[in-house]
Amino acid sequence: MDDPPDLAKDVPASAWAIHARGVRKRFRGGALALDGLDLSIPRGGVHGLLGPNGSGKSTTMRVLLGLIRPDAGEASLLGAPLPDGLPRVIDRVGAIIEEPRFFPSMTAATNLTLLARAIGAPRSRVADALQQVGLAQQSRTLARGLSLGMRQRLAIATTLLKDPDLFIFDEPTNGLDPAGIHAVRATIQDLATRGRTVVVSSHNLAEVQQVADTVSIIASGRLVWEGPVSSLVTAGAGGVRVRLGESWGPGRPLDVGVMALRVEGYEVAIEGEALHVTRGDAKVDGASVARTLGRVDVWPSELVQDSATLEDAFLALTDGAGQDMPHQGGAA
Ligand SMILES: Nc1ncnc2c1ncn2[C@@H]1O[C@H](COP(=O)(O)OP(=O)(O)OP(=O)(O)O)[C@@H](O)[C@H]1O
Repeated sequence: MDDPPDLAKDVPASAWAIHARGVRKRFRGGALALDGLDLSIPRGGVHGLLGPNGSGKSTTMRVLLGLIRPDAGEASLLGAPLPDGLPRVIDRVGAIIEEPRFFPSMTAATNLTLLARAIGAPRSRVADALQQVGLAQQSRTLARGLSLGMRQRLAIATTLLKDPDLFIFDEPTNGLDPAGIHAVRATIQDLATRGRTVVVSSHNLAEVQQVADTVSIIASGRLVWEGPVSSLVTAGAGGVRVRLGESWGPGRPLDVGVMALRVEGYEVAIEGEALHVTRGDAKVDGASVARTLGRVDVWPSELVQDSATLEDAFLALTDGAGQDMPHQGGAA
């Protein structure tokens, strides 16, 4: 796996939506939730904060929003250093950290109107916010009559009342059915299309792969990889799988094709009726593989370029740490 590109190199903190260096947080009771976390989240687009359960995603978001004070390290939000600069920028940040509560016997629109009044946002934004999250039709539905997915979209609508530049959503699709996930994803993508920055935490890799432009992977409170999703999913994806079909069989020894490829410097693994052809970390060109095999009269029935999923990369980077917990011990 490639090292993470050093996105932060020579870039002033103000250029980032979120920037953090060496953030540490040990909770009373001993959990070291953040162990020198670095983050460089660019402005604009969707950024996935990804990590196994207990890796420190929620703690990171709480630190960034000033809800928890870190023990050490530096962080900035929209260029404002935390915690002192937070009041300057907090109105430009919309966040959902916990499941929001609504008045169950009031409509979606009334809930938003009350909130708009409480936070000093213009009432005129209520209809627009409902429209943006696809709840215009449900504006007169009582909150208790909304599905979980609709309530989550109403939660996103609350963050739109002030038209912020940066959104921070902790596990926004948690517990939603596929339709709800789709709707929330569409809302997030729409915000990014409008030039906003959306930071979404998740341990759902497929979800992040579909929605995020860039990703930070954290494990045990540390950054293990940061960069564009596209470079993460293509890292280590350079091989070619060759199906040999009918050209393979009695009288055609397996090693003819394998030998020809190895002589050309490829590594070859035999997987049933297929060969998996790699060349170190380099990307293997399928046409060259086909030519090499053709020279010894072996004709593949199918050639498929490997595509690593974010899940492959994630497991490799976190050592499959889905069950691991951060280091324990010591005092808060
Ligand atoms: N208030 C707290 N007091 C003590 N320990 C805490 C507290 N909040 C979090 N922790 C611990 O800190 C570590 C990181 O937790 P955190 O909630 O940030 O992880 P996470 O990546 O968001 O996990 P998940 O995906 O399960 O939500 C865990 O070991 C957790 O038990």
